[in-house]
Amino acid sequence: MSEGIHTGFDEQQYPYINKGLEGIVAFSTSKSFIDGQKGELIYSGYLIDTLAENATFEEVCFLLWNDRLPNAEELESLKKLLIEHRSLPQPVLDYIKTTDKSAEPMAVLRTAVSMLADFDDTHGKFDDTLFEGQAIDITAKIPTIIAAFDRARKDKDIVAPLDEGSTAFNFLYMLNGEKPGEQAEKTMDLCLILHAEHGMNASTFTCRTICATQADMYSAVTGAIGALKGPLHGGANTAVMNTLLELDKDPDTADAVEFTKKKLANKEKISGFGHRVYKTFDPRARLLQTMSKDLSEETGHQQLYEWSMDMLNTMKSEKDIDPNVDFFSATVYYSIGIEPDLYTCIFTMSRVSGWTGHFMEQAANNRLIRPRALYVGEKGLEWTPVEER
Ligand SMILES: CC(=O)SCCNC(=O)CCNC(=O)[C@H](O)C(C)(C)COP(=O)(O)OP(=O)(O)OC[C@H]1O[C@@H](n2cnc3c(N)ncnc32)[C@H](O)[C@@H]1OP(=O)(O)O
Ligand SMILES: O=C([O-])CC(=O)C(=O)O
Repeated sequence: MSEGIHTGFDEQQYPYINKGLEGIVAFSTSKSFIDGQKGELIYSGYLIDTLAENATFEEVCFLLWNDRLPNAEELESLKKLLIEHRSLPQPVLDYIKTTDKSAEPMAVLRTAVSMLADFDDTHGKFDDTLFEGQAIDITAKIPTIIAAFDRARKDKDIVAPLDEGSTAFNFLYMLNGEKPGEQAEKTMDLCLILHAEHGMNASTFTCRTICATQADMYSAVTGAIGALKGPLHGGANTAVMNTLLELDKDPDTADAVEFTKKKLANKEKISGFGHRVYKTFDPRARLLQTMSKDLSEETGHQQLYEWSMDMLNTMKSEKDIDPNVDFFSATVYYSIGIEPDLYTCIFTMSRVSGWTGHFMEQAANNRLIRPRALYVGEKGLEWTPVEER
């Protein structure tokens, strides 16, 4: 930190300042409802468990963009459009092939999504008749960007998207170069459903703030990707896996209980636990926990699941803190063979549906988002020429 940087204010002296905007209601939305005490999540009227059991990711996209489920014809039409928009413009592919192979996947994704605006027919024009088409374009292309970069950095040929199949199926095909089995597709689709929408989280707030200036949807999604990348938000899933892999370096002596206690004693945060809204088990984490347990057993990664449970029980007994969505998604992705540093990109692949739904909602009832800050600096200083400082 630079010398002299302002690090905060006296919270006793200024009780009206809400650091972190906790509990502030700044928008109305029909996209999702969260009951943080009960551990309940609803997307546009439907309980997350109902959607997990019955929906496909494409149906959830339609739901978040239109506040209702599609009929059969509308769903077919959306799937067709998503397929038609999968291919990347050549300059975006060229960027992916030539960027630094050690770049962070989320950084590459952020840059590539930003570039897409230049090649969209509408150039991201701020016009409510164009928003759904722009949302389809971005949602369709994000999986192609992620898979292309992962292959390019491994010196593998980039696999062109299929002109059939679900988002989940096509993504796994482009990533691995072979068509996935039914179970892998189902697992991926369920993960996409579970991560699609979550109220006024930091990345959605970012998206709405950018939308409120009447900038374009590509800018809003680019900004939201930047917000999701951080380890306090979507980046936590990669951090969880890195923790488990650290334990796995020496499995015979690894002790996840002691590891967790030590971190807590050092006042360190444990990734994958805690939440601003949920004060109980995140309902998405419950669904992911079941998947993680089953998949870990099937793929011989039981030890990772057992360490996860040791961490979970220790966090509960020591701090009464429950896991969030990022905790068990890590082992689910690991069990289906996905590289840990891609996990937040996969979160993005799904959350883009919620972001763009919120963009449309914000644009339909817009006001510039512009809070205030308390000035705590000095005033009236005399100017000192640079050579005299
Ligand atoms: C998709 C998502 O974004 S889900 C969240 C993903 N993020 C993570 O998993 C990162 C780890 N978790 C955290 O950092 C936090 O729980 C957050 C950022 C998610 C929520 O933060 P906030 O609502 O601001 O809570 P805050 O950080 O003030 O924590 C409140 C108290 O709980 C403790 N706490 C919260 N989360 C954790 C954690 N993961 N590990 C240890 N202690 C924690 C804090 O230390 C603090 O304790 P104190 O009052 O004794 O100082
Ligand atoms: O709601 C939040 O603050 C974080 C979260 O769980 C999400 O974005 O899915």
